[in-house]
Amino acid sequence: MDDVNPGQADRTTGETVAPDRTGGAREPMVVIEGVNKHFGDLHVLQDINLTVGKGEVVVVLGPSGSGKSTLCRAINRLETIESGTISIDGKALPEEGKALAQLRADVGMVFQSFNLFSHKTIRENVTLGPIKVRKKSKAEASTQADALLERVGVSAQADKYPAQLSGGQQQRVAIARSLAMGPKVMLFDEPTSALDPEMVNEVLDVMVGLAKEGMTMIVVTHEMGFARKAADRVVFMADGQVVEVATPEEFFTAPKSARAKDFLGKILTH
Ligand SMILES: Nc1ncnc2c1ncn2[C@@H]1O[C@H](COP(=O)(O)OP(=O)(O)OP(=O)(O)O)[C@@H](O)[C@H]1O
Repeated sequence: MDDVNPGQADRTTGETVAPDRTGGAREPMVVIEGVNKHFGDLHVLQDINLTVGKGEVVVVLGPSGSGKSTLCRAINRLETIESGTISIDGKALPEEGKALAQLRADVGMVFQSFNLFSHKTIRENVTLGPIKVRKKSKAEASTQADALLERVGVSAQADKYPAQLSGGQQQRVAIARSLAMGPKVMLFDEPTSALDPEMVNEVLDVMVGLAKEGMTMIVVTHEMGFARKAADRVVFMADGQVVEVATPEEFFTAPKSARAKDFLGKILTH
């Protein structure tokens, strides 16, 4: 039994979340308790417990098929769960309906595939949600979109269509689109995996900027440089379980579980 942290995110440190960068305590933002899910016979999420604090950046690492994406999608109710609870800023995730749409607006999600609306301009992609869900006026949403597009470095593309942009630019638009909803937490599910290598850093730089500004982030990625640089804590998953939770320094220099050692041995030697 090599699990350092079977199912309970805070047993290693005794803290439910990492302290903030001044050493202060954080309020919980995302609380995941006793979450289970199966796909047929596969127990893909096994009694997952994890608390992510406000402004905390948690990077989820683990071998392919360990349940990282499923966990991310469950936090946004894109996947149902069989048992357990997930709450965002003190509110339990509702099952469906208007309340779910509102709560989802608080949880931005950026996927591997950018999922932009192909027949809408870049600016329209960013204004749509704020107008429909946040009930902003068109003018207000447009001003905000232009500021966000500037922030992620694609303002010159505002009147173009997604297919006219590079993958890295499209992914930065996807981030701007999520930010336009004023999310309380951002989920990133392998946001750079579909990008050509030269575009990876332009997206990671935007994410590092967000982390520095205090956005609460849960990031599933294979980018170890990002994990080292930006994560407050690393959550290592294997076979549907949270196996280890540690600071990046602890995780990369002295992983405690055999499965994490094996994982790091495989990825860091290539
Ligand atoms: N909709 C589904 N139906 C059935 N099985 C699924 C479904 N989605 C995922 N799985 C299975 O659940 C397991 C966990 O998948 P998941 O995508 O969460 O893993 P992951 O850790 O994110 O992997 P990767 O790093 O390869 O993206 C895998 O074995 C996968 O094949």
